[in-house]
Amino acid sequence: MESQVMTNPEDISKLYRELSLFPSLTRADVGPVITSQYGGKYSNIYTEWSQRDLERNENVKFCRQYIVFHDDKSVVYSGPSGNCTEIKGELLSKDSPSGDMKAVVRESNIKGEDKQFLEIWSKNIKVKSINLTALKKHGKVYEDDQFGCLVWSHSETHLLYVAERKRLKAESFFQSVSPESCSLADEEEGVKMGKEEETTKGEQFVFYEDWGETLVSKSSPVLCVLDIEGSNVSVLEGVPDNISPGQAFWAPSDTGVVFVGWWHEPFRLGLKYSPNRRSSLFYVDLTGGQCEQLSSGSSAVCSPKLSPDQCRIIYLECAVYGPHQQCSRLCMYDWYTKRTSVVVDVVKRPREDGFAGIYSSSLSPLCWSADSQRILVSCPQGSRKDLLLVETTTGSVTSLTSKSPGGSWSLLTIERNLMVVSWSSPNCPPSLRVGFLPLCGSREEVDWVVLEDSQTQPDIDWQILNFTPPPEQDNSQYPGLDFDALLLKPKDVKEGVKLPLIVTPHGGPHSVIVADWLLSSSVLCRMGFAILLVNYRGSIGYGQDSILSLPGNVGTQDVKDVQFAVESVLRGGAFDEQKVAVAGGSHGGFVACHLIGQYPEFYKACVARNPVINLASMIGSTDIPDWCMVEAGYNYSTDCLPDPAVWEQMLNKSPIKHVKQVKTPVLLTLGEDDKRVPPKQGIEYYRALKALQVPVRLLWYPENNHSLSKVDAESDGFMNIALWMTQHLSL
Ligand SMILES: CSCC[C@H](NC=O)C(=O)N[C@@H](CO)C(=O)O
Repeated sequence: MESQVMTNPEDISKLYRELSLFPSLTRADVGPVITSQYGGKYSNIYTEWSQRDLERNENVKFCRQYIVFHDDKSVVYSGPSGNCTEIKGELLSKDSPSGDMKAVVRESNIKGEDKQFLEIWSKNIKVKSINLTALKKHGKVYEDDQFGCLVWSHSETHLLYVAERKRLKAESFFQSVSPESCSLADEEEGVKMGKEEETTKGEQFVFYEDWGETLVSKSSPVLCVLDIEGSNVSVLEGVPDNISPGQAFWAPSDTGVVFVGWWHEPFRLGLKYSPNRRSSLFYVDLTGGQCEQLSSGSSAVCSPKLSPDQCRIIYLECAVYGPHQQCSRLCMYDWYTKRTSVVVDVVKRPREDGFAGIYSSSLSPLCWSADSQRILVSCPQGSRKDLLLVETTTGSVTSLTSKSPGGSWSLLTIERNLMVVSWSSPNCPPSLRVGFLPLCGSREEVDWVVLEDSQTQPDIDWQILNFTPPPEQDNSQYPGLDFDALLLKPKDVKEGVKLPLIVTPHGGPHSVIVADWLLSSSVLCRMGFAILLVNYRGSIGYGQDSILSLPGNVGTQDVKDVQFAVESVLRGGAFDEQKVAVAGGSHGGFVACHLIGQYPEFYKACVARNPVINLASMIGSTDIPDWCMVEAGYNYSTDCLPDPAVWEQMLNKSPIKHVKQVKTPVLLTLGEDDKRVPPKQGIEYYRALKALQVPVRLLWYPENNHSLSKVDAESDGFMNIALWMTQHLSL
């Protein structure tokens, strides 16, 4: 049969290079309203973008500003103001509320040593540059999304951030004190600060727990405050010893600090993609150091945001343990009455109007309407990502985007009702749009204005397909659930050509593939493949019942849903059933390896990135052991001991159980530093396949973790995947 797939490595890398140029939006800030000399009102919009630089082998961050003239209800005129500028060395940055100043936490390498500085900029002057490393009040500043923050006090006199607790310098018992042992730089700093550094003996090899995948050097966060005038940093006291603070902000009138505190006893569990860790909102008073718990303490909370009138805090809440990502509750704490209300509760099944619940672990940095009555949330609703408007007094939810073109809408910020969003779809890279929030109670549609357009890929066709599992595969505990898949295919297919198909189950398993710009899928599609991305039952965005239907049924329900979707699509006749491949990462790799074990004749090639191969062997080494038990159908507690019956079930539900049936050639891509699914999982599969003489190739990426997202690993991984597919599908 004729094929129209690109197979030449030169052509494939050229295409990858071309499509990897499209940047993604990572942040936007709206500046203050300025009135021009002609009376027109405008605001500057600052945006940050990220782009792969294949030559330099790194993701580069750059900014671009736009000017938006408006009349508080609609955009009158807009356009870019100036060109892009690359941002280097900035770990965190934030404009002051008035817009008069800017704070930056910068990392700079001085004479071979990394130093961190806190800078204050005003007009065109860097007015302060405080060497935080030399101050030695704390360890490294946290720049991550989990704990990190940089927040101006309402008075603009203080800055709040999170850093690692100071550790005494550990020395050997046999360290002899010699002047050479002290670096010149240390000495200079010590002299400047007028003190010698305190040391401790016997602590050099003490193990410090960390917060797992992507948070490896983060163990004991502390809240830090800079008094700008006095250039004085203090570490806040009063946070309980068994709590790790993060996501902090200033309380109304700057009387103290509100933060999320995670319990870290008896030990820390991985936090990345795991908003189900016991945590609470806290308030620590600046004067007395008294700490008050503001939420129940029996749930998991995240992303608190103070209303513009400083009266209420909105935040997300879900259950502790259980599925890692679930349908969240949107809660509100009233600062003055001290009462908490549930604004939007967990949604079990999608409602008639299409609302399927809130699935998010981070609200955008600003998410309140100007009147402090409404909240904007962008989150998956099935295979779309929509912008939802929530009335806090009634809990009513309306979608601002469900009638707009399908795709993915992500809120970057909202300030004085001016929304800044990123929109993309599988055939359109991210574009930047702005629009005013309709007035309270109005049914008006948002008039979106494009500030930065992007290049639609006319050769890519995509659609969302819906599937109802056959009766024998219905879940008796959660009956009547259906699921979706996203199908991408080349627009122009020559007469008589049947397309090869790559099936992709997502990871999680409680995550989802929404219709946004996906680099590798778009390159594969432009090469001539069709790609089927399946949101099997258990995915988020379809109601809490769908999520709860999967634990205990992994390896069967997810696997059968994917197979059902593939077979249904093949029945349409447009695809070549002799040229079907499967590719997935993490839990998606688990599903992929199950598929080639349970349907040994069906798939002609398989790719698995950091796959879960054996739940029983993984529980002792992953940063999220609770995941293994929960997905195998058991409750987790930190004091549970190994139980042979549980281990047997974990083994029975794992892909390794079916390995003897496998015939499909497998490409494994593993990250040496993966804490989530340690690479030994992939090695376990590799050895089994080798012993069975099944073709297997293993790519090992040093300095990479679970996502394999460093630019060289990602691009090398992509090329190897593409060539593995063309080779084993005989294209
Ligand atoms: C013990 S690893 C569990 C699988 C992992 N879940 C959460 O981290 C996973 O599938 N991760 C997805 C992202 O959700 C991935 O694609 O890496």
